[in-house]
Amino acid sequence: MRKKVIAGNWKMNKLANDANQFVDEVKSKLPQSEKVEAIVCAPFPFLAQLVEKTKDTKLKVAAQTMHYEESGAYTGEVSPEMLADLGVTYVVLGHSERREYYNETDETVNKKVHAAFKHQLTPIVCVGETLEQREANETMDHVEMQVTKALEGLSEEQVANTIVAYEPIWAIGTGKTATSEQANEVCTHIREVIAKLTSKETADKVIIQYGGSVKPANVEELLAQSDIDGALVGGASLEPDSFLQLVEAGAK
Ligand SMILES: O=C[C@H](O)COP(=O)(O)O
Repeated sequence: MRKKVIAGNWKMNKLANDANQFVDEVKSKLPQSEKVEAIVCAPFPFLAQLVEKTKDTKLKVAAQTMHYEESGAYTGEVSPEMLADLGVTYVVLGHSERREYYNETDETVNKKVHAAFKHQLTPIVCVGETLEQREANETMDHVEMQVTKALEGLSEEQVANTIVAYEPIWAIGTGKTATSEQANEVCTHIREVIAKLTSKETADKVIIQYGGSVKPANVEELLAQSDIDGALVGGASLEPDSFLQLVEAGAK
């Protein structure tokens, strides 16, 4: 039985004090169940303080991106080793906003996934189609290509430990959620693609999240689907109460 993974992606929001207050408020209220993992994906400046604050709690800390190189002349970038050295355990890779605004490509996502595993970081790899692609019936092919390229060259064990987040771009921050059936259909396809690349046994271990306007009101229905094992949540993860409700839904 796969556990549910609820990741709150704060994107470029909050200041240091807000981040601390958030953790202070949620840490004692998080469900202690092993059925759910709760993660906050925070901006780089807050990672060190959050790792420190979440020690001995169920809350895990993720970065929202990273470079794939070990070190070097990459002004403004953060390396996988820097994240691991801080105690960060997850990293979001290939988010559609990174692909759109910062030239992230399937190739760089693949390099980053390899770099993450090299430093014992668990990658949360985002894939998803635009509205145009959905309307042209290209969703399945597009997502298949993104997943295949992102996982290229990984061992079966690494694939099993990768989290894939399916985020239809048209549903991000728009209030338009994919219906739970639409979301599950694509998540099932992703699992089939992974099974083709590796084996059914490995594909059955992969956590596949849905993301795109997830909120307390729709999370239960999404998590009840056969191939949706969690959520990558933007807006509704910013307030402690709402984040806690999402995590509680994952513990049910
Ligand atoms: O990483 C999270 C996603 O981009 C979803 O954002 P949203 O929940 O605000 O739609």
